[in-house]
Amino acid sequence: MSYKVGILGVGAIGTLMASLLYPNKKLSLSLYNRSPKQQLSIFNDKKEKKIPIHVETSLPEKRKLDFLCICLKEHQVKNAHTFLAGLIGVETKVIVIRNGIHHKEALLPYTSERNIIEAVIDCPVQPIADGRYEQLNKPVLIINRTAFSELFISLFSPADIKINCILNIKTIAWKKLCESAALGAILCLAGESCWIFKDQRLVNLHKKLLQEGVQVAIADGAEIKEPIFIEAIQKKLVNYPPEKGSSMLSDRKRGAPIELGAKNQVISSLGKQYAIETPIHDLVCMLLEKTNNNPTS
Ligand SMILES: NC(=O)C1=CN([C@@H]2O[C@H](COP(=O)(O)OP(=O)(O)OC[C@H]3O[C@@H](n4cnc5c(N)ncnc54)[C@H](OP(=O)(O)O)[C@@H]3O)[C@@H](O)[C@H]2O)C=CC1
Ligand SMILES: CC(C)(CO)C(=O)C(=O)O
Repeated sequence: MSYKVGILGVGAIGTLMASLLYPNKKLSLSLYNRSPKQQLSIFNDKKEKKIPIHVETSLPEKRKLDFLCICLKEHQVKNAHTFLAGLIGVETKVIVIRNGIHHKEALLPYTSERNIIEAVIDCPVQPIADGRYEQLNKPVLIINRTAFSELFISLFSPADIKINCILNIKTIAWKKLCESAALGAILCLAGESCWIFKDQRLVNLHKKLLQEGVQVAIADGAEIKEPIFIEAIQKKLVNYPPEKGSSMLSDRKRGAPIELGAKNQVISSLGKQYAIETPIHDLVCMLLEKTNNNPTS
């Protein structure tokens, strides 16, 4: 059986997914993106993997896909209507990979809940040039269990990616949100990569941001053991290579909208709903909202 698999959003994570699926000759892979790509490749372990597939930027007619992997940021989904309507058929299984929570909601106008897999990925990927990316780790993808999650997992080589299938992704999504919102905010505001965490004051600030996030996550029903989680994330932080960035920093550097709504803003606004103070996330939002809405750019 040959599956038709599409990737919508061929940026950092979309390119990573394409590099993992492209070697599987039992599937036919199509790539869809807002802007054209002249080239597509990803560096890992000092090797450059090229993905010689044309990236489609329009959809003249509907396609019947078996799987669609959506690798868009939350705020990008609303402008992707033509792709979503044209690529998601009644039988299409949809995998949504992004940071943040509530992955399914924006997709419900296009398909039923049982056809959606929510997914969180742990694998820093950063741009080197247009269409060329660098992958820093072996990816770990965590997906929620559905009737078709094993079939989805079988599309990948276990040597290239670890995929964990779990019953409820809520806690994992919250943990990843706390992590990416804390790291992303600091790097984005400083405009610098992880070398800045040589300064203990910034490690302390990172801890405070994590603590605020975790308090809100717990109030929202996530099951997180705060001290153990914070210690693990901070250990990861101080071991990052100095040149490691974050997707929020990458967006800031190229003048693209920063993924604030799905990250620091959701922590701030749910904090208010649960009467939990989040002063540092509030400050981050106040500043980065201006970056996102700069009338002179
Ligand atoms: N990068 C990382 O290290 C990690 C990222 N994540 C998360 O993964 C998600 C995706 O992030 P990332 O891959 O970094 O983001 P990118 O900005 O690198 O990629 C998004 C891609 O989507 C495309 N796109 C945007 N709008 C549309 C549209 N309307 N129709 C079609 N294509 C569109 C963009 O096209 P264009 O070329 O026009 O901009 C871009 O290629 C985010 O939630 C992020 O937080 C999670 C873990 C690590
Ligand atoms: C956790 C982090 C910061 C890893 O790169 C991330 O998910 C992102 O860049 O969005």
